[in-house]
Amino acid sequence: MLAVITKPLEDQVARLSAANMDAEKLLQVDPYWILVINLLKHNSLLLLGTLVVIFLASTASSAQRKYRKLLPPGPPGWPIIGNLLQLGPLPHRTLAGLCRQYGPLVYLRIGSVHTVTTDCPQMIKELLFNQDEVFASRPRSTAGKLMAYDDMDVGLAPYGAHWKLMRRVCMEHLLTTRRIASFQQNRQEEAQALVHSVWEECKQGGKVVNVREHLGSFTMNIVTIMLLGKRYFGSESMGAKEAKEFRELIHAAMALHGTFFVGDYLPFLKWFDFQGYQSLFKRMGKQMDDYYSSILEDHRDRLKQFGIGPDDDGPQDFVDVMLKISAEEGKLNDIEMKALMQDMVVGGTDTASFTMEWCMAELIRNPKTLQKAQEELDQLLEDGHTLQESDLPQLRYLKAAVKETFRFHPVGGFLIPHESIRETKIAGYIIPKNSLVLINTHGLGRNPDVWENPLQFMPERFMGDKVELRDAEFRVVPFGSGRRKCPGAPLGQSMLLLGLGRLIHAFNWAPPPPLLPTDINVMEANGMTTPPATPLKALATPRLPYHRY
Ligand code: HEM
Repeated sequence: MLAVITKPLEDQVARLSAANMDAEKLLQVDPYWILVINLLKHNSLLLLGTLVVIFLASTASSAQRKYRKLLPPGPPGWPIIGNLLQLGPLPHRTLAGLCRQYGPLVYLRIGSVHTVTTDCPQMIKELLFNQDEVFASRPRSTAGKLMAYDDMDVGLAPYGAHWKLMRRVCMEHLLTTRRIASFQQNRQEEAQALVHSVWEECKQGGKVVNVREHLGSFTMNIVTIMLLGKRYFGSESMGAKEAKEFRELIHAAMALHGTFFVGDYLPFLKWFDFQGYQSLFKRMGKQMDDYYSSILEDHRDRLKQFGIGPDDDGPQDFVDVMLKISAEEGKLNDIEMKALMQDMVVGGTDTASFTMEWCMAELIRNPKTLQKAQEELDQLLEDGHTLQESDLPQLRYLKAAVKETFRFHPVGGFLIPHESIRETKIAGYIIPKNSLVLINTHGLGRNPDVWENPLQFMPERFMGDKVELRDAEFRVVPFGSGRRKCPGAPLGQSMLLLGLGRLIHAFNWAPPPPLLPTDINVMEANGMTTPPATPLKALATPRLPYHRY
């Protein structure tokens, strides 16, 4: 009987083994079923133990039942595992559905972890503004432990002295307005390289190009020039193969950071690694560490040869700046420097390139919006000058299109998950200490109580007097808000508008024949950054005179 139930599931596990723990394939297998099969099939003692604990837990005390009534409403869960098996392959969609069913603030128990989620602007304001300090921490995770130096970075570090130090290094030394401005010329050159690389492919009169590839190189180069002092893709790169491998490693790491690793929610199962994730996390953590260690060594060698120049907030690369802080103030050790490098790469590349990819996908799906964006650019650049960062504030329609993209396809579907540092109350409900807080920006952007026609891409909805990418009413929160808000937001916005502006102005874009605009796939994949499920490919045709490329 058991074999009948588990046979289809065993086939999935066989696929997993055949995949030899390959990240892409691993992510196609529903992790919860792997857990269930392993519980059922491979360890009868564990099964027996689990059943006993489930029985004991189901006789929960009346005090516990009373406490449950003080928490926000939510779906009933199973003893021990709570709602773990109900999250589905795209948890942001499942949780948005629960908000429609139970109200703006929903409570779940994922394994042993108290979890609250919302897709409502008022609740988000309460979490990220009115009670920002209470929710300024991050949950610890096995992925963070094994792939992000035990959360020694800034993005995943729990709230406290270490996070404050790392955040200060970011804000006062790395991502300062002057330092970002000092790399403006490099961004300009990368935008030209982006246009040129697409043109090289389609100059003979139109060709289908892999938009994700081009955008990925654009953002990676901008970040690595600031961080390491050299572009990763192109003439100065370490080699096309190595560069591609590195970017794929980052993609896979971000996808894995967004999965629900069962051991984080049921700690007694951590030891068994049923899903095979831990060994994968370790292997990928080691591969990334090798890259960062060699970068650090290269910089140290160079500094030995040429010495540290004066830090005048000029175009010194970030690794040099960190080595200087480390030498002069003794504040940063090697692990912290490598963790910060990783944050800059992870924080600044996929987030921006996937947002651009989503925006391009929607513009191609909606040709009238693409035409409007092109007309705006044609008008601004009619004297023949090339788009500069100083032009960006005037691109009102393009900014509205980017804001609409943030609403409809936010790349941080749950921001980076937050955690409460103490018990508090919201809307009269108790939110326990150490609750996992999933701010559902994906659900927020499609919430029918907030938006008219939420499933239509309409930049016009944001064409007020002044088009601001941030939203004071917390209806669009692409960069989060409060203490943990994105420190790279100004840089991210420049990359988005410059890259998109250049691509839209330089080329006409259409779906690959014979597809129709509406055939462009706009389903997302799961992950900490949510990319389109299939990389965008589109027909590019040059629309400017030859010398502009
Ligand atoms: C379009 C581009 C970008 C988007 C959409 C984006 C989005 C986000 C989001 C949603 C968060 C989490 C906020 C929260 O949890 O409340 C975040 C945090 C962060 N971002 Fe960005 N980001 C972008 C660009 C960048 C860039 C260019 C960098 C640096 C080079 C960067 C570095 C970081 C860091 C270090 C954090 C962690 C902050 C902390 O936890 O204290 N981001 N970003």
